[in-house]
Amino acid sequence: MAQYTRVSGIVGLITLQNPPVNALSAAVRQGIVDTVKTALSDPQVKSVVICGQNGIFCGGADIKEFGEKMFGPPLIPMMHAIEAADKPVVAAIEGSALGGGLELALGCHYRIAHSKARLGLPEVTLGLLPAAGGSQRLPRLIGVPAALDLITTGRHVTAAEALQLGIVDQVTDHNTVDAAVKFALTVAGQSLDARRISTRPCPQPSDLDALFEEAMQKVRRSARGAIAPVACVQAVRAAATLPYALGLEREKELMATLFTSGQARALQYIFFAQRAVGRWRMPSGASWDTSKPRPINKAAVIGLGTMGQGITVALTQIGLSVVAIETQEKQLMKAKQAISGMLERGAKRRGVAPPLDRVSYSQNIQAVADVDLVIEAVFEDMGLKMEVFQQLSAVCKPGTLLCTNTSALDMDQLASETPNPELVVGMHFFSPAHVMKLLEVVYGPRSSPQAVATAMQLGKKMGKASVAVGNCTGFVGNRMLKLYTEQAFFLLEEGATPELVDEALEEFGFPMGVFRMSDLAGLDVGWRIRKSAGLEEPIEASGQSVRIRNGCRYSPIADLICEQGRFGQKTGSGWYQYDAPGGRVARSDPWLHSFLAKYRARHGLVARGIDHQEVLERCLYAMINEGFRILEDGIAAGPEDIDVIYVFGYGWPRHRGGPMFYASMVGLAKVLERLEHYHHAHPDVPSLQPCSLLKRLVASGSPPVHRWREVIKKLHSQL
Ligand SMILES: CCCCCC/C=C/CC(=O)SCCNC(=O)CCNC(=O)[C@H](O)C(C)(C)COP(=O)(O)OP(=O)(O)OC[C@H]1O[C@@H](n2cnc3c(N)ncnc32)[C@H](O)[C@@H]1OP(=O)(O)O
Repeated sequence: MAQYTRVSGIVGLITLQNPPVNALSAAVRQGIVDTVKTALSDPQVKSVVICGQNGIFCGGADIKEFGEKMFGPPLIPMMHAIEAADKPVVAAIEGSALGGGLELALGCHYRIAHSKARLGLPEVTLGLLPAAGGSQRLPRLIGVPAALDLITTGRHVTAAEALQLGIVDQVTDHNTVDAAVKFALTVAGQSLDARRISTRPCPQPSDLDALFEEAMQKVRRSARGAIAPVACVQAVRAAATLPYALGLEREKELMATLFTSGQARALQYIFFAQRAVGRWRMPSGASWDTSKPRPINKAAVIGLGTMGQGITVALTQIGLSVVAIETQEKQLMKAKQAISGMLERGAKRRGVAPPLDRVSYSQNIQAVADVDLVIEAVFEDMGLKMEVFQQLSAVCKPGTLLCTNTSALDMDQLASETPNPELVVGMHFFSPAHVMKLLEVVYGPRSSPQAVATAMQLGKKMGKASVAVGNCTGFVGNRMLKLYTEQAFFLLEEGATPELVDEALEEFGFPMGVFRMSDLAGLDVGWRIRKSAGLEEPIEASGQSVRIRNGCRYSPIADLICEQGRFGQKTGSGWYQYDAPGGRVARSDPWLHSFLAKYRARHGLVARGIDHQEVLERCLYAMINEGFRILEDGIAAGPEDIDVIYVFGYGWPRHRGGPMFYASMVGLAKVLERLEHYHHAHPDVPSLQPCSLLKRLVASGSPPVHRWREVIKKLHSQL
């Protein structure tokens, strides 16, 4: 829908009306076509302004329409009609002008933006390219290098940057529509020849081939296997080398392959999943819309290791006063320096003053007495954490929320240490905590909806994809990761090498395979957790085969590697070797290969050929199977929660939509069949036994992922 009015006597004002973001639905496109016609045929009107209602210009094409048959006027002829108009058309940009929204503005003759507006062509993040002429107009307007950057990354620019790049003609701090109307009055009657971007030649960079080759390599490196960034480079190349009409044809051709691709479906699914997880619901029925968060002005972080430091920075950067507590003086000094450095670098990037004075440091836990929320980030040891929680209960003012940053321990046990367990939730950050985009908010049976709402709101303010999950060992992310890693160890026993496993996973799209990632994170962390769970015992002590624990197959390979002092990059060797401790470049290690050969010989294992497909099926399907168990147990409310956790916290390739979406794309029947096959071959590996929810989904015809919740609900109601 679009509303038409006449203002200042001679300016036709068109207002896009489609809350919440004025997306270009069929009705809006029809509204634009009709109102532009009205304005151009009205002899009183000398110029036109297009704006959006409710402070937002336009969030682009209506993504919800993508899966359906397209109705209404197409975008390209609509843009051409605007550009060809013989009266100046001015875009008044408030809020956002994104995707088709910016393309609409590029079809106009002038663009005026509010200083707080953001502009961009984020189509690539949805598996698409700017196919309403945007890939052809933007390079003509701002040059090839800048257009390549914006189109291949999808990044949003501020109004100030847009002005500097030449995307907008004027920036205002005042009412944008008033400024645009005033501007429209001044340009009425002027020649528009130079203002029609499609008629301009594209500026020619000096070494076109080298520029595009470099751009192509960059996109192939940064999003391995993703097809949209490659198509974006090809479309901009068309703008630089072909006349506009032919470039537009190329844009259309490239878009046609992207539009129906599985990658576009996956990326659009993740767009909506990211928003859906904000609408959390606990098994009790409490939910986001009925639970009001508590205001948090002052917070404390206990324990200033790497995690505690990152959390302190993240909280400070959203404007909170933070009390940072570390009992060890030497560590406190080290942390203070690290936190100040991170705040200074962050502030420099944003062009603001570093908020150093918002952090106060103390060695004394009494300093938390007046805070609204505490995040405990001490060493991952239940005894220590219990002690801290007891102390916090004695010191904090009534009503203070107590959060633990444990990555796997039982947060409900910690809640039991306090007189008010309803005030306890888990806030599982990912390292580095001020950078990583995921937060698991873990609720126990006694956590209050208000505590969950507060942690979720805090996560959102910190710019994190925050997902509310139930309490269990490893929560969602690490519970699934354990089975992925376990399969990788089994594959080594059966004949694979770390290189083969990593290659398969990296080809799939993970930025790092499981072994390279483990070397980076440090092998000692998992070793310590396994030891505390009693799984890593010497053979003599257990009196049974070292490869069987609790009646199930167990691989001690990682423990044996740790016993050699090989903790990964930090010690200069792990699954790979490095030039020196702290080295980053992983090299194949003959010692490791010989160790594997000796290990297999000792245990009577015969190495067999393993291909990439088996690596993927074993590692990914075991993890997906656990995802179904998590849904069955009610630990995650829906597949979107799991997928957002994996995409934002575990490097799952975004263009594959997360593990549960991936399973639906592969076909649930196929996943079930392969799990049955592998479980038959490895009956002592329970994680390969297909879980009942997967079987039930297959039995009910493998419904699409957005319908799984209905099946889960039915399953729960029958339990
Ligand atoms: C074969 C040829 C076909 C040609 C097709 C032409 C193609 C054109 C390409 C495009 O334009 S693709 C779309 C490009 N636009 C975007 O990617 C922008 C996406 N939106 C955002 O980034 C943000 O929503 C925002 C606009 C910056 C606003 O952010 P804010 O935090 O304020 O709100 P949200 O919670 O994100 O969104 C609110 C609500 O609106 C829904 N929504 C947002 N954008 C769209 C959209 N473009 N289409 C449909 N719906 C949209 C969003 O899903 C939220 O609703 P929900 O119910 O909570 O999910």
